[in-house]
Amino acid sequence: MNYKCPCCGFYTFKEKAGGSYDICPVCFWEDDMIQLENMYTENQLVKIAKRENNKKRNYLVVNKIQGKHIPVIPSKAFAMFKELAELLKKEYFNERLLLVGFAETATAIGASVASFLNCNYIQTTREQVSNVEYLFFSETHSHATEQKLVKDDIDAVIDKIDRIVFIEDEVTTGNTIRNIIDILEDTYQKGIKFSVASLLNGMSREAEQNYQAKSIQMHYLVKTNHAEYEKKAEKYKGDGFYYKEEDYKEEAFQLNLDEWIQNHCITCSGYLNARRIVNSKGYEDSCALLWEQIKNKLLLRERRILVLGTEEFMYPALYVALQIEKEIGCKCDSESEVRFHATTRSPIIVSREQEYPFHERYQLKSLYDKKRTTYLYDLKDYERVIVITDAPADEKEGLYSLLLALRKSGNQKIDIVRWC
Ligand SMILES: O=P(O)(O)OC[C@H]1O[C@H](OP(=O)(O)OP(=O)(O)O)[C@H](O)[C@@H]1O
Repeated sequence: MNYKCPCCGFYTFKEKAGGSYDICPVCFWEDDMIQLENMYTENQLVKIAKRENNKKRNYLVVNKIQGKHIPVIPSKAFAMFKELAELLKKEYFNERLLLVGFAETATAIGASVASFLNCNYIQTTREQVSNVEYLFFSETHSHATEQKLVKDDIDAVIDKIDRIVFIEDEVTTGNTIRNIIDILEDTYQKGIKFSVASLLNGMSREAEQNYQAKSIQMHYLVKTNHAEYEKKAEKYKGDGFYYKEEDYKEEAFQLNLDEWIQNHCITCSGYLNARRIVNSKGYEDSCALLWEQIKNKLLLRERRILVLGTEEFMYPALYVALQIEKEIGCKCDSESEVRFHATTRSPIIVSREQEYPFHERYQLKSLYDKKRTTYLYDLKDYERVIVITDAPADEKEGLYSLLLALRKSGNQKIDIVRWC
């Protein structure tokens, strides 16, 4: 009889995991007691969803704690990001690091890890940044393949750092990061050291060997086994609830949208844009200032509060959600009422099967570009919803659709916080 690997869930161990130092032949996890006591597991973190009309990769790896597609408890997300930061702290305590977080899902992870390590941080972006040159690279499997990094900022720090660490929610083939590394090496022609730190790593042994051959170091919390993901995604029926803008008409009749926005929108100062390099301490200080303003202006008395980020703008909203959670004093899952997630460009099917991660999908116009479609999944009704965004104020249609979707899902008390 074989025993389950606590990391990937396959029955690969001859004895029950408990410090044997045996290595799992599927995910290469080593049975070490210290790891066992502190570890996150694939079963605990991962759910598989199905991407809509994506022939290159039909599945999406959804992390249940991270805070992007699924509403999460903010402190749990931060605790997991801290674990990732600890791995890097041990390894690179005497190096000067630049951390790069990948848009859109990994931007809050990247900023949090940078904050724990107190180093410089920049995120990749799919938005426009004025008056800069970019390094373009491609995320070929994705719903939005074009990615960019502000070149002017990399130029400014490239001679002052020892290593670039790419922060990801998950690495599947490792190709996206290889693309940007190739571009950085071509552009700067110098011996930059590279590492990748991700919550999840599903690279094959061959892909890992390619990284090792290029001396790209890999760090992760959980090794994932993608062997069954494609099949698993395929079997979901896609029979969930899909709401489109025409379904929000009833809510639209009840509201004068412009007047509503005027009355429910606050503007906060001190904005820092992490699409440009930021010092993580300065970024955190600016988020703290954002929280102070929100606290003073909104006078929060509710216990069931949702904080929403928008697309690749996530860390400041997650930071504020954490402060609200602390303020309310939520200590454990059953009491905690504060949740965080974000609008996303990812088109994912929704399905009624209970184990499937998404059951309802609200289609929206993007707050950044009304021609772009975005989504919110599994909206519940809360006592209060706080949307925090750095989207331009003149792009109103996205905000209208978000507001109407929130009302459709039973939310009445909604605040919009613009950070600029
Ligand atoms: O190792 P690779 O094969 O290159 O794949 C990894 C990428 O795939 C996922 O992005 P996803 O397409 O889910 O969307 P996102 O980039 O908007 O987060 C993930 O966030 C990584 O960025």
